[in-house]
Amino acid sequence: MADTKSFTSIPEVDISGLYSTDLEKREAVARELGDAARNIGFLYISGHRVDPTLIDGVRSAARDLFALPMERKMAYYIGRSATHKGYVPEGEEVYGTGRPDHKEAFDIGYEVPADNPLVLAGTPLLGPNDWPDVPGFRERAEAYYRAVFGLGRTLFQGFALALGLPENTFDDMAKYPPSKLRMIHYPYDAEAQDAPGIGAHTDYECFTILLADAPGLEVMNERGEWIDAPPRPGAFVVNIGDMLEVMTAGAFVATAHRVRKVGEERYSFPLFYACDYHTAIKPLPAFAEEDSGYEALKIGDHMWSQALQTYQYLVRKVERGELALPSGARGTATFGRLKK
Ligand SMILES: O=C(O)CCC(=O)C(=O)O
Ligand SMILES: [Fe+2]
Repeated sequence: MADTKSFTSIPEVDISGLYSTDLEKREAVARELGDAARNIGFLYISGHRVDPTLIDGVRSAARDLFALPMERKMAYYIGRSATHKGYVPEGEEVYGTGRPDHKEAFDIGYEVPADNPLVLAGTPLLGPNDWPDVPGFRERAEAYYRAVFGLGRTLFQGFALALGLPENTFDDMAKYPPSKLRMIHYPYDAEAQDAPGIGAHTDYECFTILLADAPGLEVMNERGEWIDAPPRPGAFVVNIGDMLEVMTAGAFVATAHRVRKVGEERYSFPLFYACDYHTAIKPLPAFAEEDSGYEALKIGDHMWSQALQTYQYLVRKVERGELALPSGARGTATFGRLKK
């Protein structure tokens, strides 16, 4: 077989067959999903059922929000949030490269009510969102979130089939997950000196469903070359995250990607599909071996520890001893292609 890991383009999978009552049709899609997840870790999906009006809605909600004056955005500063949600100004996030990303963002969590036992127990990342006072923002953001999260559930059933597992394997694993929808705004800046939009990284969760409105996303192949993943009309970009790589003991791969220095203003909307906070990140029984090289770590602890090491307000809290890394925390960039 050809060395598909040195891919030079990203495949597109029409997932409409996943909605079929005919198992053979679902399996046919699953085979394509599996090929892409094993060999590339990235794919486009078309044939999904997310209503275009919801996509327009999330885009207009983001434009309304980012157009606000800085002091109004900073009223929702993530550093003031009890559960790590809200406005993320440029310079707040710094990955391993030490260079801040050239972007601002608004982080929306899975809406978990304040009286939920997980919230009452003080589980990091989980709780209600502090919705900005922008007309219709919450409605548009939540409608998009719900639709794309639902798509994630369907997609996960396809991945389960692709892995030779029962289709419902993952159905109950994401009831109140620390899954974020991020609205990201990369402002155009003619003065920007070689500043990447987002530095190279893998995503932490099971997989990511991304909507973007302009080119800039690049994906690293096995030879270390950067392959363009521009948006395609009607399609989402999907990529495998750290958690699913571990659950499959590396059968599916969390592939590194980045956003290059922007030549035009750009918006993007990744939804990170995670399992519930206390889900152990370890190979599923079907993939477990004596020596898989993966230590058990909870998905939430992994996500929280990564945030503690990359968001500057959290880095300072750790330095001051106000917060501590969860036990077993890994450094940044220790999964996927970057771990090599
Ligand atoms: O903006 C993009 O296209 C990708 C964003 C991304 O990789 C991330 O937020 O993890
Ligand atoms: Fe990413």
